[in-house]
Amino acid sequence: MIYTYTLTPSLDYTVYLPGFTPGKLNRSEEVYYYPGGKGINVSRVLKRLGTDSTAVGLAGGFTGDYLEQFLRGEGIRTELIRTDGITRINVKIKSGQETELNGPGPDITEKDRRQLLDRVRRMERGDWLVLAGRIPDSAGTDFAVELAGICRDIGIRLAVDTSGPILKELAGMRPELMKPNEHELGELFGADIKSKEDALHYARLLAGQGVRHVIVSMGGAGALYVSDTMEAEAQAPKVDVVNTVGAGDSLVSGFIAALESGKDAEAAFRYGVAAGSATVSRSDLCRKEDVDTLADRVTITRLNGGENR
Ligand SMILES: Nc1ncnc2c1ncn2[C@@H]1O[C@H](COP(=O)(O)OP(=O)(O)OP(=O)(O)O)[C@@H](O)[C@H]1O
Ligand SMILES: O=P(O)(O)OC[C@@]1(O)O[C@H](CO)[C@@H](O)[C@@H]1O
Repeated sequence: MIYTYTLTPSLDYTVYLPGFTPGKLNRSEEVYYYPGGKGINVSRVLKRLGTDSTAVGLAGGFTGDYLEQFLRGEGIRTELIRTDGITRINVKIKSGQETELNGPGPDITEKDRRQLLDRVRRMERGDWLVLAGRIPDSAGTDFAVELAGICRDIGIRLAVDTSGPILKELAGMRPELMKPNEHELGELFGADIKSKEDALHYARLLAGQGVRHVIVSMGGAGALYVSDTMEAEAQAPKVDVVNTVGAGDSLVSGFIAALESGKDAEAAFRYGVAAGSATVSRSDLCRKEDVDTLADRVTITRLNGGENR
């Protein structure tokens, strides 16, 4: 079973307008209300790719109700703990440039924390747990580390797609997969990543710490993959960019869905990159038919002359 863990879900209010002027009234004729939060996006994309998952997380208020109903309407199992506060609304403004206004996550109580960790204790060896999105301060600094420790003890495959200082600690806990973008990778090592070579250097360091699959996403430039046995670069296919929100989540979903269907790491990497690019070309997340088509247009180059490290 695949579980996605989203401590900071959102309702993504996405607004398209020809131009956006701060300090003025800006009117839009095209708006969307999508469930959001990184783990929620992973569950939605997995479903589209034919892979079931359970979305675990926190939801509250009218936005939390909307989120839960939307996910259930798409056939996604949910285990959302109700919070007193309402689920945040993240505003995504598309006006040539992309501007995002992300609200704070919920206040996590000691009871929520216990429930979230107890749920992990009931998972089984071989399950996936995708910990994605911001981890709010209210979860406590040791929450993610405790969660990763339970995963390690049980043999749950932990996938990490979060940001901030906690990334460093999680990297040391041998997760199955980490998918930082270049910026998050730089943050993790306190480095300024300026080139693909820099990104590769730090991706190798991450893999060296015991992360089984390291994927560094680089927006329109594609992604890098590093593990003990393979290093590769993927060139993303050229697509019309409509909305990049959820591109990284789609990459994670495509990679896991492909591995779960028995594909090898290279094929899974290709499928993940295709899913990311397919999402970019739509206002909502990707569709399976587009991912399947784009997968043939992703160019994979083995690094190190194709030799294993
Ligand atoms: N402009 C683009 N053209 C084609 N593909 C893209 C573009 N931007 C992103 N992608 C695809 O999506 C993947 C993930 O993108 P990106 O590196 O922007 O993730 P991210 O920063 O984690 O995004 P988010 O946090 O919004 O989910 C890329 O590796 C690539 O395959
Ligand atoms: O504030 P966080 O948790 O870092 O990011 C949340 C978010 O921007 O990420 C998703 C796209 O990846 C969106 O659905 C959501 O609004």
